[in-house]
Amino acid sequence: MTHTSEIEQVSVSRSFNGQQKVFKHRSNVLGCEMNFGVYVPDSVHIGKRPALLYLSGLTCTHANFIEKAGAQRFAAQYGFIIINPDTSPRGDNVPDKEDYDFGKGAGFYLDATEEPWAANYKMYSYITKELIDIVKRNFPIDPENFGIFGHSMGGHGAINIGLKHPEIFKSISAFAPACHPTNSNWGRKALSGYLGPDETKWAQYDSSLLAAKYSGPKRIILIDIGDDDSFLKSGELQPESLKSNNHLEIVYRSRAHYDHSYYFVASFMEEHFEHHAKEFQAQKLAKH
Ligand SMILES: N[C@@H](CCC(=O)N[C@@H](CSC=O)C(=O)NCC(=O)O)C(=O)O
Repeated sequence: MTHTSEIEQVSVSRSFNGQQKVFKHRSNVLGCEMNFGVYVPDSVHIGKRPALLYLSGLTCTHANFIEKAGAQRFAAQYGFIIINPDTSPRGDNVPDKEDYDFGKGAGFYLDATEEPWAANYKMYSYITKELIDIVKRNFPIDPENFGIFGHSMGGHGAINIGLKHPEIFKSISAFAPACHPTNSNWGRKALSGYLGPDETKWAQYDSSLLAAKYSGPKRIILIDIGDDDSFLKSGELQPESLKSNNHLEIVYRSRAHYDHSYYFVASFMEEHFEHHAKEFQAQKLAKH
């Protein structure tokens, strides 16, 4: 497969029936160099493939998902391309804070408006405009079968972006997502720091508030959370605030004895592939 010169391959490793690759590129939106992972199943030889975009949680780079989630086996089996970006802008010129839940590794998939963050912390635009266009140009992605999923802060990003962009993402799921950031410690710290004190500006990045108003094409959102998840217990996730309506069905599975880690994510990865495949199939049948 050939790529445009806008991305440069950093590594490639054979994994199941496909290749796990890492690319780097210059992001104009973020003003820095970024890495992202792409799993390419061998079945790309038959033509365009369904794809999933995965958003990681706090402290992650592109590497955590690739190394710990165990997604390659299922991506090969289902013939899905998987794209997984980093969680924030990177590099020496990007401002940071010595906190695990703010700054580098904690971009919250929003567009910051406060200084000094506004120049680089534009993960929402990076994902929805720049990265999507880049991967569509460089990989044989079927745009009618493109889904989004994520973990924790990345689950917040996946639900938020998926609900705002049903024209791009046809299916949504999340592992232990932060569902109500306007009302949690992580969320209030990030939203006030990146967007300023006016709470009316925060609502655009709150999945529970967006879900309550959602009137787009029908979506079923699969959510898995372990009942031994320390962040569930400390109120960072608040899945009960994310409610179904006529356009949205929330399928919430509480998993006994699982925590917040990638051991939990990997345990239910196959079921998320199954969910996205079913959503793609249901939408195809609805069209005919
Ligand atoms: N205090 C911890 C918190 C970091 C952490 O648990 N990060 C999770 C995501 S939490 C929500 O977004 C994670 O995915 N970590 C990476 C991993 O590989 O497990 C700390 O600073 O370690």
